[in-house]
Amino acid sequence: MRFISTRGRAPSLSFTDTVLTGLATDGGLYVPESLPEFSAEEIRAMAGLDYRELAFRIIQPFVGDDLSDDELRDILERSYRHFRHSAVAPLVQTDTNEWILELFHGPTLAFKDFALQFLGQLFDHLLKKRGERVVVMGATSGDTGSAAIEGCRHCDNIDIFILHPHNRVSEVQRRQMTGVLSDNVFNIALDGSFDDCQNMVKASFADQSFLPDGRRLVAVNSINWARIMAQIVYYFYAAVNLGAPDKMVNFSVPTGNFGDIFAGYLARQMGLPIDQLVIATNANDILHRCISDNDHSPRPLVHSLSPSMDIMVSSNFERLLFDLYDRDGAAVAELLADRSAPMQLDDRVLAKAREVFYSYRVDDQRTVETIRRVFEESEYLLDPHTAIGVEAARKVRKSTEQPMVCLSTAHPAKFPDAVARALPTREIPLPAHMQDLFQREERMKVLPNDLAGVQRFMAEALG
Ligand SMILES: Cc1ncc(COP(=O)(O)O)c(C=O)c1O
Ligand SMILES: N[C@@H](CCOP(=O)(O)O)C(=O)O
Repeated sequence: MRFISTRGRAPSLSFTDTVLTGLATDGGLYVPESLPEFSAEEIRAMAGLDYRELAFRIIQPFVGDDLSDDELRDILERSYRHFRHSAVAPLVQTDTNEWILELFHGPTLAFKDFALQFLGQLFDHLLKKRGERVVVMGATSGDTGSAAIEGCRHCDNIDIFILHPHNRVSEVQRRQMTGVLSDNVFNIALDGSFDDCQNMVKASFADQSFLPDGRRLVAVNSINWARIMAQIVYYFYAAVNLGAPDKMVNFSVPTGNFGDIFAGYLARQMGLPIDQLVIATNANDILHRCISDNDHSPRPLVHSLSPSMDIMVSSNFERLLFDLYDRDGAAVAELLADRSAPMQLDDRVLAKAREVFYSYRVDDQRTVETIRRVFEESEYLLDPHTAIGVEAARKVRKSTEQPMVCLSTAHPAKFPDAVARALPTREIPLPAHMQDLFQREERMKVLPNDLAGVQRFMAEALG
């Protein structure tokens, strides 16, 4: 399979080259030239499959001949062996046809592990094969960073640099990153927002001349196609276990960079019968405003109780626009020429988006109320991001006849302060493998919001 840029002017790439790159040379994001589609019969046959086998069936068509079946199976086996639940992504019922898809049983307690455990194994395999050493550079609002570090720390051919907004991630999230003291891991706490971190990463991919010895950058953020691809799997997994393809299924997704919900959109394009995809936002509601009022105008960032979603520039919205604008790269390039400017979608495009996307905004107060209410109703403890998805689902779902799956993107133990506001007396223990988290020595470099300074630090570290 070949992969093409959403801006239409970069050369197409193989699967391997797409994985080992970041942005396309024209500034766009890579997407597959065409999507594999599964028939109702094929989807029906997925019910009851082990998670790894299902992942193999979904991912193999994208990989094509770049990996043998045995190689891909081995990578998938290694990717999911450190998940603490035998189902990998278990479903828990919390109300009439309301289900929580628990995506936090991986090593760093967030949904990012699904793709980043896989990506780490994939990098290791491909780089060893090529005999190449690369520099991974990523931006995080809290969860991608630790999952990427956990996925890559054992890769001999990788040095990894993660930028996070200084003092804007939870203490658990920060320690999960800065407590890793491996020689190939570098944490940068940037005096800025996640959007600043992400801009720096994108600017560094565009001009990599600051790297020594002809080294090159590889992406771990969801600009990397493999991230999205691995996340498609759990939509199929949940849906077939709830009756698809013979039943329609709906998903509510706490949304920031639009990667997770975009994977759901692709699952639908690949044949999964999904009626509603709910974009659940916190007060940083640019995507909700876009879907509800055609108002995609950036506003100052608000620091919320769901910090991982404190994002104004959602990278993967570009991939959706490419599809909605009939894969017209020039139209996308024109629309996104200035991401800080307000954007309006054509009426036709907005109508197409609204066929499947619904949206809702949940502020901090409502987030806290939802954590409390759901706990009182069902003794189920939500993290603040998941609470936003649950509340949004309850507000916009069309009926309780069809299952509504709320993606639980993080374990509540990552956000004890937010949970304590809802349930002050409730203790949330960290899992056994993280019991010593608060005793671990930390290492990070605090840097001003200045691209040249960050690149200088990286070049010196790579020495
Ligand atoms: C816990 C959590 N929930 C939701 C999101 C939003 O996911 P996405 O950025 O893929 O929209 C993130 C970060 O991205 C996250 O870390
Ligand atoms: N919420 C994310 C932000 C980065 O998103 P990504 O999916 O593009 O890596 C985080 O936790 O870092």
